Amino acid sequence: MDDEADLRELLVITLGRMKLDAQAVGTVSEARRALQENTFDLCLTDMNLPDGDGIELVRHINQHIPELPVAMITAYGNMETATLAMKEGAFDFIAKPVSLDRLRRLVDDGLGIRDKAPSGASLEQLVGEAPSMQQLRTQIAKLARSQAPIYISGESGSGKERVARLIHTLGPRHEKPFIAVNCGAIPSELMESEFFGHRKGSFTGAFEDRKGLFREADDGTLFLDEVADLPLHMQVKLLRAIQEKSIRPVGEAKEFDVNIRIVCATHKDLSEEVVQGRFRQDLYYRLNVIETRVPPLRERREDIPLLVQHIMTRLCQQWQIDAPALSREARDVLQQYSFPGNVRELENILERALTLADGPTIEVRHLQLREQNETPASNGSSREASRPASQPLEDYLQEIEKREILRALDATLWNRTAAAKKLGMTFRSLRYRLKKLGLDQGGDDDENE
Ligand SMILES: Nc1ncnc2c1ncn2[C@@H]1O[C@H](COP(=O)(O)OP(=O)(O)OP(=O)(O)O)[C@@H](O)[C@H]1O
Repeated sequence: MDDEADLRELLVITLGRMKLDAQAVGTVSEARRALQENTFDLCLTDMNLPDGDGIELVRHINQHIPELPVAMITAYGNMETATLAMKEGAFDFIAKPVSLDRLRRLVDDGLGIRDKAPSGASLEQLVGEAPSMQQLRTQIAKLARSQAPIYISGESGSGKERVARLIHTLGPRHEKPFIAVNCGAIPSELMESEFFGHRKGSFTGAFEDRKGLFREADDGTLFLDEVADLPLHMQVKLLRAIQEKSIRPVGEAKEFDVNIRIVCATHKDLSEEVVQGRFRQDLYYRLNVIETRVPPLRERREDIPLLVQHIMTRLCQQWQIDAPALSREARDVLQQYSFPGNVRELENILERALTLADGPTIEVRHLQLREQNETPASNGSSREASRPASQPLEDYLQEIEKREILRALDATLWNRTAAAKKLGMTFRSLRYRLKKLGLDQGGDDDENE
């Protein structure tokens, strides 16, 4: 549907070569009529039409034929229209002059939304029955069909990456790569080459050609985690790559087309970063076409028992052990806890508790919650300092030993030499204790004494 007869004709011929039947019309009202009379698999619309605009048509389709994928043809460089169309439900856009190669990809993507075999992924992988989580699942199902850039906000460990993966695996790109990159973890000077690749010899250390994350994610999804940490010079380059849908590797003269869907996330407040001048506003608008928020765990406490069960089952299967029960007090304490680290923290708590509890029951003391440790008991000593009457001294001491060793290992990222130092013992002595306590994971990775 286009106001320019030439472009319409070109589209019909190209689609015909792709063995697709196409019907072309020149106005919004003709389009509406055609949509009423026939069933289509895909709709392409221009923005400016004699009797209205393409956005109207996108809205109409989204409302009345939501299963029909629709894409917008935009004037070159007009990202506002493209963004608006996607906000209104278009699955993608294509800029004029229409490149035939891009058109083919767009049409393949659009038809794939209906035709691609399901991936077997399921929304149930996002555990949670709180109303906010149910809404999130409904939104994910919708977003999976679109190609629109998505910005996922939410606290650390709340499940942003899990949401991004689901959007990918439930969508038509699920057979293509999902590439996750933590923007805060790449040194600034290497970023351009990490993202866009480089030619061999283009700088010191570039010993061979490198494809770069954008081209690795071609036809798939690129997940930019901690996007607020992108340095400003990379923000400019990312903006360009999104607008042009093409990239140029470092030291390369050619541009390469890329067809990727961008999903990004950060635990920071991105709009605040814009206000503070640390994040470009134009890039913010491109990335944040659709925003979705993952709520922190303390805002959906009803999900804690479900998640505990889900995580315990997974861990016990992994470790091939019978799942211990949680004592009533342990459950209550978890239910009250604030979970600053969200679901990831819950996973860590349960994993540690499984290690600490030898018996069939996980008790409060095995949970080691931060708030508990920070609250000194009234007599001045911490809670963990009193031995439950029913527990033999030997077991109690072993538990403390285990706990302290695990703490030191955690703090040193499991560098056993450093942990031994922290604990004031020799490496050999630590190794002996790890064996004795069943914490030995094999391999003398950091020292050969
Ligand atoms: N609703 C959920 N159901 C099951 N597992 C979950 C859920 N939410 C999060 N998880 C698990 O919790 C852990 C943390 O989730 P994820 O990595 O997605 O969080 P994140 O918000 O991306 O964290 P960060 O901000 O640190 O990157 C992962 O192991 C993930 O699988």
